[in-house]
Amino acid sequence: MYFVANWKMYGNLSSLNALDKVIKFSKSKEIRGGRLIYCPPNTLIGSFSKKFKDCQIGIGGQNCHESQEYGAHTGYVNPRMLKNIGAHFVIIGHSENRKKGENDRLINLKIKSAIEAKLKVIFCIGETLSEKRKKKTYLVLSRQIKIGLKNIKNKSNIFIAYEPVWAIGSGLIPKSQDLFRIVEFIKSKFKAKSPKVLYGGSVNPQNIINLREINNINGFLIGGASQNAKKFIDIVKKTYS
Ligand SMILES: O=C[C@H](O)COP(=O)(O)O
Repeated sequence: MYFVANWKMYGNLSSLNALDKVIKFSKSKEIRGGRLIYCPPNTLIGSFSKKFKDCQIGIGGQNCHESQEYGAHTGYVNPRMLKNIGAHFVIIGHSENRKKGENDRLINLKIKSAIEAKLKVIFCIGETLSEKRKKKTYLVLSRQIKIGLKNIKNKSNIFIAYEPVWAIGSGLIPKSQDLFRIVEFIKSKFKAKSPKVLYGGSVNPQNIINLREINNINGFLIGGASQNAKKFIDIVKKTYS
């Protein structure tokens, strides 16, 4: 199981101290089969990389530019720059960026570029509340997958993170039965080997008890709760207890 901590626009150098607990946990037997990945803001990727140098914790960026090259793109970093500073993963297509205008075609270019730079991609998809109410969830997910992964033959480095927009930061999670069906649906979209599918949206140490029962989920993309080392560790422990 994968446990991806998306710190969003939180954290500074003093946040590194709390990671000692997580490093210790990652080296203990309690980690069981858990694979931990931290996606801090770009300002902290280099420091995380140094901090995690002797352990198995992965590091990722939260977004990247679609170009492989250096260029006049104020405020952006390309996938090679992420790779160069120590990232192994990158989140692409997060709804917080889709809301700001990233569309499926741009997301497709970013994914291609990240794969070319040999990063693993955590590709986020999910419906809004209004799409859910109009019963368009499956339609939206199909479109996001179809365009987002267009002309990408080798999908072995792609994880899908299903994040219903209405569940992010709201304390709400989908009904177990719905979530199981949606994950099956996502996996069915892939002819050859299906990708790992993560769930994201208000995952916390309480609701993980229900989420862990959904046996087609391969891990979790965790926002708010991941900023607290104890909560993050608790989520992993409870997944296996
Ligand atoms: O990337 C993480 C998701 O947006 C979930 O965030 P959340 O756990 O704070 O709801």
